[in-house]
Amino acid sequence: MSNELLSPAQMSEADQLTIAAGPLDGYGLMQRAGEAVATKVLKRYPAATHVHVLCGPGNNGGDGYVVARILAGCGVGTTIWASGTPRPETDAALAAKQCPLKPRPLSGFDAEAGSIVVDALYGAGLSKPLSGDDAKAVDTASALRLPVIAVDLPSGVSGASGEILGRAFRADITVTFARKKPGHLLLPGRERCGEIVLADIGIGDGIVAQLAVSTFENGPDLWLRQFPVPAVDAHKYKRGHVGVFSGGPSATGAARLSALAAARSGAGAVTVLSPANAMQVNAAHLTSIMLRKADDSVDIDEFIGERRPSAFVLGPGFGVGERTRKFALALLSSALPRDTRIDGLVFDADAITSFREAPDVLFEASRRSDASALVMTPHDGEFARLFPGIAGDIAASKLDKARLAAVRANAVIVYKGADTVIASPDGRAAINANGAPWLATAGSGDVLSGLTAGLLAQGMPAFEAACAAVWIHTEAGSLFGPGLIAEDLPLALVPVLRDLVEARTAAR
Ligand SMILES: NC(=O)C1=CN([C@@H]2O[C@H](COP(=O)(O)OP(=O)(O)OC[C@H]3O[C@@H](n4cnc5c(N)ncnc54)[C@H](O)[C@@H]3O)[C@@H](O)[C@H]2O)[C@@H](O)CC1
Ligand SMILES: [K+]
Repeated sequence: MSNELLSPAQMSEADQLTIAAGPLDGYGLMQRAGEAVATKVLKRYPAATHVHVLCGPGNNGGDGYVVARILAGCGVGTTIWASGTPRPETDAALAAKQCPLKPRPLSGFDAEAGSIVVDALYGAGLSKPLSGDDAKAVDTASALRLPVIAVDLPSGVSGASGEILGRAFRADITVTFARKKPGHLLLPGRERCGEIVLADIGIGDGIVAQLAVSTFENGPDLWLRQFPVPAVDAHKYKRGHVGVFSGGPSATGAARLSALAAARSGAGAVTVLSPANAMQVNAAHLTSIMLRKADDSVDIDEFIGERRPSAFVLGPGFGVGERTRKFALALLSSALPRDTRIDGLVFDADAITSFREAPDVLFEASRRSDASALVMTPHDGEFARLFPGIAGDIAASKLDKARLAAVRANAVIVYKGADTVIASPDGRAAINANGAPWLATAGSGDVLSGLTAGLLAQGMPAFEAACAAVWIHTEAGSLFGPGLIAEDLPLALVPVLRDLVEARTAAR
């Protein structure tokens, strides 16, 4: 798999393991890193009049000296601007020595129109905000609108968190090595990377396998094997039955969007569970989706006993308050009839906000629950309501926060946004980067929760179901593009689902 994301510490471990295994040493890895960047520069900017290589004091700068040597050797006009000098006896010092160009001090960095910049100031070793001449170089490159190729990461972007420390380059291309890092996918870092190119520098899959990586880029590689494809003899109830709770008479649309998405995902049956006073409104808008009254926990237990649903969605349009808390706790604690199993619960929106005063009550119930999996899908505001301590931790990245929350809540957390992070209580996490701005529209989250429940109902494990739902949802949004409203989304899922079923069938 090449969808693993390595933290800067893991990347350094991969370097060390590769060096220990031979035949490449640290300098050999640096050569290959520099070659990969120089090749990209030559290919992408064949008409560049001049290349300005900005070299920092560490190994990122070392890569820069290799790039400069190769480009100059190819007859490209090249200038090195150095921020400090590499420590003696390091790979970077050797790379600087092997480079015939005399570096100029970064403080004088200037460039002409038509030239390009190779940013090799800082990569994995960025340890503090960019300042002084480094920050000035960022401003100069930006003011001159020069194309920037970043080595490993745009300097100033944290590889671990995607945060910008002080200032950061806005790269057109970022060439990184072996595997991407979380900072390439998390915002705002992702926006600063431009096109991300992954270069093989000789760190093999076997080396990465030794790192026991638990962070991944979200995509079908991560969950296609568990993606449900109905058997030839599929019966509708074998394909899973999803119950979606509706709000009152003036708030029923969210549940129907969610129900439609659950149905499109392949669940064989979907029932909207409605308060008595909203039955007529719901009935007027439902055709293949079933409708049933659910005013209290007795109604829920009867539904479970009679219809054996496999997943539920609670929250969209449901209202914030005591009734929501009761329903959530009833679902988590319902004494299931023998031979009945609820594969998953999806709590979204109001089901999350309703526990803002007492989140531990929810977390405790989740810990004791028979239901096999709870998935919660908070956006920023909802996340802060349920996990105020974690949300306020300024040292933690979005990835860290989602992971901590998953453990705290004993639930799969889908921490939504343009860089949605999906985290499991077992420590696995995935970052979604096929983001689509078109999804920032009312009701889009309701579709996501229904889609997740639909996949859970078909037996997909919770982490994989949540990852798949997030990816499919964004992919559908991207394919549809401008003009998308949430009503379009259930149908927009179809071509994405078709491709996945074909890929899954082909892989069998
Ligand atoms: N053998 C290896 O370890 C390899 C490393 N590679 C390159 O090496 C990079 C990592 O190298 P390093 O660990 O040396 O780290 P960096 O080169 O990213 O930076 C480390 C140096 O910069 C200083 N520094 C960090 N942030 C600063 C700031 N904001 N202002 C001023 N000084 C700052 C540190 O004190 C340290 O001296 C990778 O990003 C990659 O480009 C590649 O050559 C592949 C092989
Ligand atoms: K860099």
